[in-house]
Parts: sequence; C-alpha cells; structure tokens
Amino acid sequence: MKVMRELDEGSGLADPADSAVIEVRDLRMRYGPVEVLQGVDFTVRAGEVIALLGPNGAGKTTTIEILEGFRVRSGGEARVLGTDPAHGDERWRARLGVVLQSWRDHGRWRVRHLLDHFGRYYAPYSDEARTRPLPTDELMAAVGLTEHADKRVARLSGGQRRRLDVAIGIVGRPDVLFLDEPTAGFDPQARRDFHDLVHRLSDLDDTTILLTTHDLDEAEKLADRILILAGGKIVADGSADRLARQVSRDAQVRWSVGGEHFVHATDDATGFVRDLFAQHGEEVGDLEVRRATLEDTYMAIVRRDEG
Ligand SMILES: Nc1ncnc2c1ncn2[C@@H]1O[C@H](COP(=O)(O)OP(=O)(O)OP(=O)(O)O)[C@@H](O)[C@H]1O
Repeated sequence: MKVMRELDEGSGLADPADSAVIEVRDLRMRYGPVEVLQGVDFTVRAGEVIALLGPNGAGKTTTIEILEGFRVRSGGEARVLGTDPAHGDERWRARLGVVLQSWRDHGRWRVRHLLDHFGRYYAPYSDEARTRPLPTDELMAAVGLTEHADKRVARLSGGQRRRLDVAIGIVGRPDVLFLDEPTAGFDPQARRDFHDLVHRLSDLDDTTILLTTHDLDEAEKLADRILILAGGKIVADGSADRLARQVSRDAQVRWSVGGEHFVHATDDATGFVRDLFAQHGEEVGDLEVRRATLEDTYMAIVRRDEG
C-alpha cells in the first residue's frame, strides 16, 4: 500500500512550532476479529478544514468517534487539542463541536428552546478567545432555521433536522468541529448555505474542521486538505489539486477540425494547444482542456489500493 504525502503540505510529523490540533499515530481499532483501522496517521493544524474520504465501511466514523472520545481505540496514539480523547474532561469536551451521522432525540422540544438549552452548557467555558455560546438568534440565522424557531423538532423535515444538528454542533463556538456527513439530505441551497457557514467558521473563528463526506464536489470546495482512508490506512493526504497531479500529470485535450472530433492526453496542455492553433488556426473548434476531477483521482487511488 502506497501512501502519498505532500512534503510541504502535511508531512505527517508535527512541527512543534506549528500548532497541531489533531494528531493521530498508528491508530488501530478492532471490532472482534476485524481490524478496521490498521495504523492510521495524520495531523491537522489549527484552522485547517480537512475532508476524510473513503469507501463505505472504511472506518471514517470510527476514526471521528475515537477523536471525539465516544469510542475507545484498540491501539496507537491520538491527541485532540493536546489531550488524549479517551481521557478528555468537560473543559476539553466544551471546546469540541460534534455533528454525528444520525441523532434522533428531543422531538418534543422547540428549536429555539433546544438551542438555548444546549448553549447554556457552554457558558461556563467562555474564555478571552471565545465567548460561549453563540447567541441563539445568530445561530438560527447562520443555519437557516430562523423561520422554524418555534417548531417542534419532530415536525422538522430531514434537511431542517440536519441543519439543527449542525447548529447543535457549533452552538458552543468550538475550537475543533467534527462533522460526520453533515450535508446528507440537504437540498442544493442548504448545501451551499452550509458551505458558506464552514468558510465563515474557518475564516472568522479559526475553527479547525474535520468532516467526512461522500460528495467529492463538496470535499473539493471545502477542504484545504483531503485524506483518503482505505484498507485501514490513510492512503492519500494532500490538496485535491496535488492529489490529482500525483495520480496523473496528464490533461485531456478535446477539439474538432473540419467536423471531425479528436482527443489527446498530454502533460503540457498549453504547449499542445499552442501547436494545435499554429497548425490549424481558425479551423480548431470545440476546444476543451480537462484535468482529472477529484472523483477520477479518488477512484484511481482507491482502486489502486484495492488492487
Ligand atoms: N460497534 C461496532 N461493532 C462492530 N463493527 C462495527 C461497529 N461499528 C462499526 N463497525 C464496522 O466497522 C467498519 C467501519 O465502520 P465505519 O462506520 O467507521 O465506516 P465508515 O467509513 O464511516 O462507513 P460509511 O461511509 O458507510 O459511513 C464497518 O465494517 C462496520 O460494519
């Protein structure tokens, strides 16, 4: 199994001068005879947005839940905000925001009251850097729930319910936010609003965010860095662009001349197109230059790993 890493974007070894918020070394998790995590390594620095990708059953939720302190690992090391998640106290927990994959509870509560209620838990944990919690009205506006403030939770639609999950995840203005498939069930507008929210949290509040998603377009839009978990290990770690170039440096050029269509793969698309115009001038039509999408890259990495 080959691990691709970017030397300049995440060597895996934390530079002490660099504030590593999440550190995972040789993380292992065994369910009965099956070792789902077989030595997972990665580092997340303050303010980074990381997308953890991988096939169904790869162990993404398991990894996140270990980091949240909800599951006890079988082996290896993990640190979140300098603390071993297996021994995190309430003060540590108050600095985390968690959006689980599925959470169905508090159906009789009204949205505003539920958020007020959760918010109160965080108030004693305010510090100079962060006033906790986020004011409920601001929070509801941020996730698009203002008009549903007085609805009972049980009456919300699936997508509205998911927005509430996100609101509960950020009510305490977390330093670190874990999001497990946050946009599952979102319509395109809700998805876009959520992406804006993630950018705001990252840019304005310097929140460190680790999210899982199966939406590769979303991963590309949101993440500074992408981690791919497959076969129990991190098999790729880097920006979408860098990973694409590691899988293939080639771009695909498509064009037509005199009604006939052509396609050519090249690692020098600019030079190729220049030559094309030098040769055919205005006869060139339908020109398209396409690099590997994150989906192409992801499929290539996961297939190679399975192979
Ligand atoms: N409590 C458990 N007991 C036994 N096996 C479990 C338990 N939780 C998860 N598993 C198994 O561990 C593997 C990893 O599960 P996990 O939910 O972490 O994967 P995932 O990458 O999040 O998958 P998905 O993309 O489908 O959400 C799966 O094979 C799952 O069946």
